[in-house]
Amino acid sequence: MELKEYRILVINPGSTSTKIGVFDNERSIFEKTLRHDSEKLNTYPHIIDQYDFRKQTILETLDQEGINISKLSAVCGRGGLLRPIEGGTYTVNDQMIEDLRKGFAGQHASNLGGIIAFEIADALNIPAFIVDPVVVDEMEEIAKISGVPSIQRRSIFHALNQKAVARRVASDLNKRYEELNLIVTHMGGGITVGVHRNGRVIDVNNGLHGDGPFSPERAGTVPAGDLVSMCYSGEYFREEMMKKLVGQGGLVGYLGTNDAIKVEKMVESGDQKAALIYSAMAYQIAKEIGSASAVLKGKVDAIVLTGGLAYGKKFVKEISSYIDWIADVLVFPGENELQALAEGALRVLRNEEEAKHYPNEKMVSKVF
Ligand SMILES: Nc1ncnc2c1ncn2[C@@H]1O[C@H](COP(=O)(O)OP(=O)(O)OP(=O)(O)O)[C@@H](O)[C@H]1O
Ligand SMILES: CCCC(=O)O
Repeated sequence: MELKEYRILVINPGSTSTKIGVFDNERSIFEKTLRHDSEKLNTYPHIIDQYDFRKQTILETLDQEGINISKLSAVCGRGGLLRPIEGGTYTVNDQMIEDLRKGFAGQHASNLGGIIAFEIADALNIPAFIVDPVVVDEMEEIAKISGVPSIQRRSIFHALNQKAVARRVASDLNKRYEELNLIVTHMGGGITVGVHRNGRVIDVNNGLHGDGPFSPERAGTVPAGDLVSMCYSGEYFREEMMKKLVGQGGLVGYLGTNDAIKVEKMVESGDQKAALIYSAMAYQIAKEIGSASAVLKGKVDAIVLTGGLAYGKKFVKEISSYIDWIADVLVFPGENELQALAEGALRVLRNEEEAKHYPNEKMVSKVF
């Protein structure tokens, strides 16, 4: 039987760019990174205000490339800081749009993904989806306990890429994702280490608001008492403190750049501070992987390293030297988020999976 062909537009808004792709079934026929000038973006007070500008840029690009959007079957965007939900493909609905607009759990460029997907799809009378947004929450109750009753650990991570890479590993190993125990480490601007037990991410560090390893631009876990003292020192505004954690933490804080390629060059030229900081990032990532292996009681089928930093061969070797006794270390540099968005939409269009409804009433999230 001939497979029906679906054409899907996928949209992945990042802090400085919007990545778009057009797929005929699983096959990419067009991909482009639309870079946005920071001066232009800074003219908008809030990320959400960039909506119209980004949407128009996408439509103009498709038009220039001769892609007729009336032939699309669906539009799929990277979803944002929504209410906690389980992984999967979700139909964009009014409640989701409202939460994305107001930034239910904060402001993030990916909040624009679902909104733009919806607006384009609505005008064409076709479905709009989001897949595995950053708030996918499959964490066990025990993992949410922080130590301060009014603070709950939260699941905010690179769910889209982590799940896509995990499925790819499963297929390479001729197993189902649900049969495997994996530790998936996404190492990009932010770094998240996910404990994937039988197809669910039962524990993960919050990669946005401070826990886990430090990253190219984020602080990760810092000594809490010292942080409180800094907050009340009278020297900093709230926004300045937040920036120390996200944006100006990690490599940016110590070395003035979020570019690991530049840091590698500094190390090669004999810069000892750069060598120490870069090694410390590898060390912290390895420690997080070690604690993830404890969550799995040592039953780990593979450790997976992915994201931009995974291109750094020496960096990967350094991390591996701490943890390769736990399980095989598989390396998938970069991210495959556009493909993952297209495949998530396809699973629903082909009725292999039912689109999930947002918000998902099955989610139980207790705060004690
Ligand atoms: N060939 C390379 N060798 C070493 N590091 C690299 C290489 N290519 C990219 N990187 C580094 O990877 C980091 C960016 O990773 P990535 O592109 O996955 O992040 P992002 O998409 O901006 O953020 P996130 O993945 O957190 O959403 C940067 O520090 C960049 O310098
Ligand atoms: C951790 C969520 C994705 C990001 O790094 O912004």
